[in-house]
Amino acid sequence: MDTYPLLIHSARQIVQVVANGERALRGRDMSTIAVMEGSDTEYLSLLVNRKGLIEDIGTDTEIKMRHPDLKVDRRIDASGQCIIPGLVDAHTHPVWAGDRVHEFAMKLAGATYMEVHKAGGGIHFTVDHTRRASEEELYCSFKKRLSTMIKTGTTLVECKSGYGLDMNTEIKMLKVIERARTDFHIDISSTYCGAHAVPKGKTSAEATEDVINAQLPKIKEMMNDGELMVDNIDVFCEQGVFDTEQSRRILQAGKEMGLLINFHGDELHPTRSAEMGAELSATAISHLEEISDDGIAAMVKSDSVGVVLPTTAYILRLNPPPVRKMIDGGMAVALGSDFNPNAYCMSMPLVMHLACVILKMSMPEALAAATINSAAALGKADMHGSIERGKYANLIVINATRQVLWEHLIYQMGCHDEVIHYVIHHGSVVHERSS
Ligand SMILES: N=CN[C@@H](CCC(=O)O)C(=O)O
Ligand SMILES: [Zn+2]
Repeated sequence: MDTYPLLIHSARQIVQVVANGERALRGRDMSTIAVMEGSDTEYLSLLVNRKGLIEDIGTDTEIKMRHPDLKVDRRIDASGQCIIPGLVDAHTHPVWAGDRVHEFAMKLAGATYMEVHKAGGGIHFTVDHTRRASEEELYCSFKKRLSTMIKTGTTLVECKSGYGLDMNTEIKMLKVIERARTDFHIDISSTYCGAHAVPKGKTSAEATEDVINAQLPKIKEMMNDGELMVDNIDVFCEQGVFDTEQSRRILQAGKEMGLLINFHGDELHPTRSAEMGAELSATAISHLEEISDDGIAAMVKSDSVGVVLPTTAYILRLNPPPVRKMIDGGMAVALGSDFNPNAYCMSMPLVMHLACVILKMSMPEALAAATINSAAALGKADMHGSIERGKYANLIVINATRQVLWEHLIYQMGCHDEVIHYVIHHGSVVHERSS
């Protein structure tokens, strides 16, 4: 007889998000998510197998019938509660030293992001501190941040380097990310972002050559030797940082190494990043506050996912990305927290809330964007982002006392530990609300 590590039973609702193996929800399909509803007489169960995968989903009766004499190590009674997929944060900068509280005050007083950056602050400030920090110091603060993310329901997170801008520090950051990938109860997609800013003392042309001819070959060597696993290539394609042609060359070089293209584009100025990324078949492009209509059409055609970051527009008081146009045009839109020393937010429930209010997304769109579509932005929608048989059992059990259940996670602005009862990673409980 088979035994199983976990059964969640008696749930009122299972929000699958997608139920038929869809790898993303595009355009208007984002507003139709798959939800299994229990009734007053019949509740729902989810069974996890020893590989940490979802073995079965159904009504309590169906699961009992399909698995007679069921033996499980742990049963969670989810009476009146709801199960949703673990959240996927598609864009973060979580490895750094030196916060930037002082710059928040400058920005509140009217300084723009680029004014702070050009005055040697912003990314440069963080680079100075990160270069000086030891790998151990970076790992310690990174672990704390990951724990916070887990508590707010994130089970897969994209993590960028990019506060080194030189070979040694970029590799130090990637090693820190690599350590957490093996030591920590969260799935990680690792991104090399050595072209996050032009390092002091170099021109953007020199920095481009350094990334293409020195840093990327070294990273490739380390990947071949099994010392690093890197998934994505990123660049900050922006006026005064890396121009569109330099960005194209960097992304192309990364793609030739097998990395997925996933970069910052069309954020502060329209640079035709979206058009360029679509030509390279980018898996995803982030920000897009200044995307053009042609850029939207090109990304729809190339199936590139648009990762929007409501915290950026919020904190920098930017025009938000034209998400309604993007969705109505047929794009798959995903969400990320953009956690970094500029936008200090690790909570995807809050990001979904901001996406609804600031970006005018509906709650189903926001949930799709923070699950299946953000998994698609990382090329991981085969195993993440929905509750379907055979996918990782990365789940959140939500406890809301009223009739409307999953929406509480988005409706509530902060204090999400009241709503999040359990966070489950590969079938193991990694966070349980203290009662
Ligand atoms: N725009 C570029 N990168 C980050 C900000 C990084 C920083 O300011 O430290 C972003 O995505 O918002
Ligand atoms: Zn970013």
